[in-house]
Amino acid sequence: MRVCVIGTGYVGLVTGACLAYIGHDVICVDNNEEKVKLMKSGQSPIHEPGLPEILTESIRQGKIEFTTDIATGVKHGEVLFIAVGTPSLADGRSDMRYVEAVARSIGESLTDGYRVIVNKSTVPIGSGDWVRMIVLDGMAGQSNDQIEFDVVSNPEFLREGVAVYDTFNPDRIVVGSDSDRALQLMQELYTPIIDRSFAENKTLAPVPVVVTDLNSAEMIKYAANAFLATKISFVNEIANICDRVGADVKEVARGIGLDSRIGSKFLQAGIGWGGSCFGKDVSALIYTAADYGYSTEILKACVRVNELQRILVVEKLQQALKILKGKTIGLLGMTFKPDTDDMRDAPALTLIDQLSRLGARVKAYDPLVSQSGLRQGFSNVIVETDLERLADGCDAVVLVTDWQEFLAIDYAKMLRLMHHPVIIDARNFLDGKALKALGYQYIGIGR
Ligand SMILES: NC(=O)c1ccc[n+]([C@@H]2O[C@H](COP(=O)([O-])OP(=O)(O)OC[C@H]3O[C@@H](n4cnc5c(N)ncnc54)[C@H](O)[C@@H]3O)[C@@H](O)[C@H]2O)c1
Ligand SMILES: O=c1ccn([C@@H]2O[C@H](COP(=O)(O)OP(=O)(O)O[C@H]3O[C@H](CO)[C@@H](O)[C@H](O)[C@H]3O)[C@@H](O)[C@H]2O)c(=O)[nH]1
Repeated sequence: MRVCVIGTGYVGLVTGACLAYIGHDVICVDNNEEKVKLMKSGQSPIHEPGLPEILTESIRQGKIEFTTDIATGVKHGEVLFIAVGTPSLADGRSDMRYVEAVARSIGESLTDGYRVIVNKSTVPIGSGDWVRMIVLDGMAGQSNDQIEFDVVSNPEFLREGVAVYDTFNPDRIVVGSDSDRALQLMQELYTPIIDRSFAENKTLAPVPVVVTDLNSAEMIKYAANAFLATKISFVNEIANICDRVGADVKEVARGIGLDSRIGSKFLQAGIGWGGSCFGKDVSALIYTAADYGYSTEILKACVRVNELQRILVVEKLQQALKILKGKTIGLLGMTFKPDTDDMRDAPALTLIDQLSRLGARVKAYDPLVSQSGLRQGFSNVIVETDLERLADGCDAVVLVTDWQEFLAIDYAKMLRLMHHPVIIDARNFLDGKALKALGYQYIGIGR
């Protein structure tokens, strides 16, 4: 099938590349010229394991092209994905200006035939009908009887760092629409994924497809993220009780996670959740509920617990070192999770901000973040290029991101370079016993 994906970020580029890889003819559109230039040369502008390989192969097969010209993409695609960002506004609502601009441009570019316009971006409930209206608005002045389209909600559930795997091995595909014609095209589009042709385990049952109305599909996306974020805030709250009563939250998580009604995933206590989605999507859901006169008590608590969890790490540093003014703190990891270069709403940013406010000197090391990669104006952290430079003179080190390679650090050598032997394991990731044996004051979360 002919597909157009508009917006080539973590979602759009992975979606476009994976659809090309399974045989569709894809044009990806982005208004960022630098990105398009890079992708045309076969390079990925984002770090996502497996993406460069499928991108190279799809380009080699002539299955994927890149352009800044939306009209070219719209003319090409039977299915048009909108995959631009929907970041939070200051009050928590979603900023829909990028979706609006794209929907209008689609309307202006439609010339003939039938199109399925797919909301892949996470958009507030009711956006399907709103997008339909904007597209019609964009079409104003055209002779419309040659043009037909339907709007479909097809929310995305991929996780950064494993986005390609998740795209080929989804737990479910959700499609919201009231048009049989659109649903049939969506079914055809995803058949190679539904039938597990590209799955890691090809013997699994077909991927469940949830066909529903537009509003429910949009709500499913928010409810999924809100539930996952709440599960993490819940286990963090349990960790904080563990800290006080002398229990180990890792043991507790194992013990409750074996109950199949609870499940063992997303029970890792630590510094709390970050990233581009949980914070913005939970806020947007809180805002939507308020718009309809409902106050979301659990969701507000989920956000509050997460804010406190980040501060808790600063409090643990204060307990260990007393005055932080003039102390040097080293951060192991900066991205919001491992295997990504994404720093959006990363807990490390809160730590840098809080610690520097308290007069500490903050250094950091991350396998994928450089000083020049930090957003402008973020000058109160020194990004070191290696671990020795990070450890040198530190009064404490905080493990912020659970990068696999941090398990292999020579912690004895690190200790010799440090000023004080304090290590805060903000992900409960390291071997506390071994570190204590080396002479560290090891401090985890809820253990
Ligand atoms: N990042 C994730 O893990 C994830 C997972 C599921 C859903 N989502 C949702 O998917 C959407 C996209 O998220 P993302 O992380 O990929 O965003 P992103 O910021 O990484 O990418 C958005 C892209 O859209 C481009 N763009 C903006 N306006 C444009 C326009 N008018 N025309 C063409 N291109 C334009 C930008 O240049 C950018 O490359 C969001 O709604 C997000 O909530 C994200
Ligand atoms: O037990 C856990 C699991 C995760 N995290 C943290 O939670 C955040 C989010 O992690 P994860 O969900 O793996 O990453 P994302 O890439 O943000 O993916 C989430 O957000 C996406 C965007 O909406 C959705 O598509 C995914 O389904 C959803 O998992 C990260 O900071 C993790 O460190 C924990 O603290 N404890």
